[in-house]
Amino acid sequence: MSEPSLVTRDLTIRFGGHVAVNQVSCAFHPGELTVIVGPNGAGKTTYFNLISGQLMPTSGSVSKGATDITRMSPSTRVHHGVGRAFQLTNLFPQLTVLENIRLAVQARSADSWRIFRPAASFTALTAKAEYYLEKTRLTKLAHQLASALPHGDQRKLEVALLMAMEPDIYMFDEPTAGMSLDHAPDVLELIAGIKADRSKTVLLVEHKMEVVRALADRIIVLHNGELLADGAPGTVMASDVVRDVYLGGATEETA
Ligand SMILES: Nc1ncnc2c1ncn2[C@@H]1O[C@H](COP(=O)(O)OP(=O)(O)OP(=O)(O)O)[C@@H](O)[C@H]1O
Repeated sequence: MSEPSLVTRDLTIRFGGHVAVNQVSCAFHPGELTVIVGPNGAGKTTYFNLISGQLMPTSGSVSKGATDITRMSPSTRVHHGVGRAFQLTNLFPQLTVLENIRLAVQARSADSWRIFRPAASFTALTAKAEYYLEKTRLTKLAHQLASALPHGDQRKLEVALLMAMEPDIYMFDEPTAGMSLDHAPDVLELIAGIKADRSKTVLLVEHKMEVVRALADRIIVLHNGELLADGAPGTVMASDVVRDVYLGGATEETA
């Protein structure tokens, strides 16, 4: 197997007396889509926040390739190739779809702080933004305000923004949440397309078992902040410990 692109070592965070993520050590590889599952309050979002930099750990580390990113801010991590899709928070509602994507392209480009740029460079940014519009099949909506898009298209735009930032590590938190059934396959197809690029590593927090089944190469199970299981989807979901602790008699679709 290839070298890991992302590693957490003994990653731990305490909130007062509560250990929300407890010594989680895990390595993620390019070309692999890992789904993080677990019951409510298991620590999935907190683990994500520690990887993307919204939270700093009490102890342990996060490395992107050979670089220790444990204490870096979220935006610095983006420059190191760790990108996370956020529901709505990354969108500029009063800008068009194209303008939103162009900003994401610009944020990733080295000279994002230059205000006065030559027209040629603006054209290049637009061309790149148009490429991601097409890739995410949003071209028809290019000149619509982000705020005017239906929820499903906004979620697609979030995926487009993430792709435009060209990360090596893609992080998605329930990417089809709140989405109607006719839009969900579009977003899942986009994520499957990212996963097909064998240089990318994809992490997904997900509750819906049909999404897990459709996309997972590997599942890790968190429970009470600890890594309970890690492996191929069939093996993990069939293991007694996971069935007892995670599924715990819940219906398959809502587990
Ligand atoms: N900022 C915080 N301060 C105090 N406790 C927190 C904080 N953030 C999370 N927690 C606690 O840490 C635990 C893990 O929460 P987390 O949101 O990571 O779980 P989760 O697995 O993502 O749950 P869900 O599936 O419901 O989103 C919970 O007990 C939660 O109450």
